[in-house]
Amino acid sequence: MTGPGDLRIEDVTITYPARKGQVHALALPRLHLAPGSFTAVIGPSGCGKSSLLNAIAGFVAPTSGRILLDGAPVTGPSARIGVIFQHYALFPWFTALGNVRFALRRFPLSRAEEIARARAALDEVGLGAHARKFPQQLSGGMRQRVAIARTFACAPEVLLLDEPFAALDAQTRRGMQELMLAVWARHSATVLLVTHDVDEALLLADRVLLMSAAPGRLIGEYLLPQPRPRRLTQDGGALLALREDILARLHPFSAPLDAPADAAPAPERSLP
Ligand SMILES: Nc1ncnc2c1ncn2[C@@H]1O[C@H](COP(=O)(O)OP(=O)(O)OP(=O)(O)O)[C@@H](O)[C@H]1O
Repeated sequence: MTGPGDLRIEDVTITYPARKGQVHALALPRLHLAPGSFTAVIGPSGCGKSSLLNAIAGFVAPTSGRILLDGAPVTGPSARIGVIFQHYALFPWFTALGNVRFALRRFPLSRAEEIARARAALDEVGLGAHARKFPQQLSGGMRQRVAIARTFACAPEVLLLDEPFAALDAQTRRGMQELMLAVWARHSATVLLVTHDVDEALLLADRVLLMSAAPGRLIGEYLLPQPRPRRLTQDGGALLALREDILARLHPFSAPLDAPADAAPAPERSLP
């Protein structure tokens, strides 16, 4: 299936210059994200997860290889690819509404259309009553909801989430995860989530990928057919067993389970 939101990574490496030589951050032979799929990536700190997201977003050019969105190479940032970071990066001098409107300026909308679309996006994340507040008047969870509204208002085909809820307390994070799923279900973007939180990956994604230490490459893949919303304790503890398996494989001293980087991708592993 191709487009909209069909993302392919082909032989991508990312190498940064360093004081002494180079840092080999990523080595990804092949990855396909099907339109409307929700994939989570977990890996040790420094394994290249953010580098992967930055390359897909067009912020960083791969050192080699290519990234294709609906068959066309990604050559720079575009409204078709939305990004939500841990830090909301809202403009403090704009209200919540102003922040969403600012993101919409790249589209040929009339002022009335822009305001209507921004308001609808804020309503969708439950912030309609707070549209006139400035970021410093909002809680961390509310700011992240503005960031979600701002991103979905632009109707991206691909949504990249880089630890989006890591700065939030556990209770707020759970609410935000549910909100994210609800909004995503209505917009059906292709999602790639980077997280350190194995539980978050298991609750949200329909596929979880494990990355090795840098240069990051795929060392495992789990398919999650369970309907959402999920609880880790459902299905007789299958998700909990999966969590143990993932944590064991992420352990720095566990043996690599995959094929070499230049061979075919690791076989898919489904839940029993
Ligand atoms: N702009 C840069 N210049 C030089 N080295 C970089 C740059 N960005 C990342 N790196 C290095 O590349 C490697 C991968 O970094 P990256 O941020 O992609 O990893 P990560 O898996 O997202 O890490 P974390 O989980 O800690 O956020 C690290 O060794 C990092 O120091």
